Amino acid sequence: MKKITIAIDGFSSCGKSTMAKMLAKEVGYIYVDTGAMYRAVTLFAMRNGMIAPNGEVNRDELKQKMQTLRVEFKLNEQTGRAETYLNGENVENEIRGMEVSSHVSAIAAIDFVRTALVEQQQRMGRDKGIVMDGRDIGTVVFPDAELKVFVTASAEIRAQRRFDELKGKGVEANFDEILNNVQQRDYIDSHREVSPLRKADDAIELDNGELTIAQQLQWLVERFEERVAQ
Ligand SMILES: Nc1ncnc2c1ncn2[C@@H]1O[C@H](COP(=O)(O)OP(=O)(O)OP(=O)(O)O)[C@@H](O)[C@H]1O
Ligand SMILES: Nc1ccn([C@@H]2O[C@H](COP(=O)(O)O)[C@@H](O)[C@H]2O)c(=O)n1
Repeated sequence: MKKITIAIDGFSSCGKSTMAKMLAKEVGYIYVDTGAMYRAVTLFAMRNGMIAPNGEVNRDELKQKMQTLRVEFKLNEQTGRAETYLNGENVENEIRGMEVSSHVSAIAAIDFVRTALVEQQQRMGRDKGIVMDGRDIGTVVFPDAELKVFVTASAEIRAQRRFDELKGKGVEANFDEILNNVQQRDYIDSHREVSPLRKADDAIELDNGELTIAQQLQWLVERFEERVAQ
């Protein structure tokens, strides 16, 4: 069967990675979570004092240090899931916290950060057979992807899902803080100058606000089967 490239973009916490991961597993493709890469760069900047208390980023210092920064994914044999490594250290849990979430969109708006990560993402997808999720996959990273999906749901539904997820993990969570973060990231991601979040003209839009996880997977598998048959 021919291998294709699948780009899944959309707003924060709408279920992109859930869909992408499940499809990749179902069809035996590689899955790449590009948000994790921007989060790892953000953690690096935070740890190295490059983000001031007012949120301002020391771009010159980050630019200088970008070459020393290595973001990789490694399979956790126990969970069967890929985890994010920053310069050899497993940072999978740390990059998901609210502190990284509150700075990541500012870091992701920086041109040289995007150039470096997009190059790496394009290398990962060179041989196709990949499902990649993010904000600019269908527009910038793989504009020729055979299947592009743009996922939406209301900010309240998305925040509620994230809130439920954190509660389920026993993590202290505040709904209003999560909603505020989701809305803020959507705004910055959609309004930045470089590669703003937008639906590619040839992407299929999916509002999954009323869908279950099983229903959205079924929808995606059907779209995949249509594309590989073409
Ligand atoms: N259709 C759905 N119904 C209910 N919950 C869902 C659905 N799809 C995903 N979820 C849940 O919503 C939460 C966010 O999903 P996920 O992490 O896949 O979103 P995302 O778009 O990749 O987020 P981010 O942009 O922050 O990386 C998770 O807890 C996931 O299990
Ligand atoms: N292709 C991408 C992916 C992500 N971003 C930025 O990273 C943030 C975190 O992404 P999550 O998918 O983990 O929520 C996101 O809010 C964007 O600012 C990006 O710019 N491009």
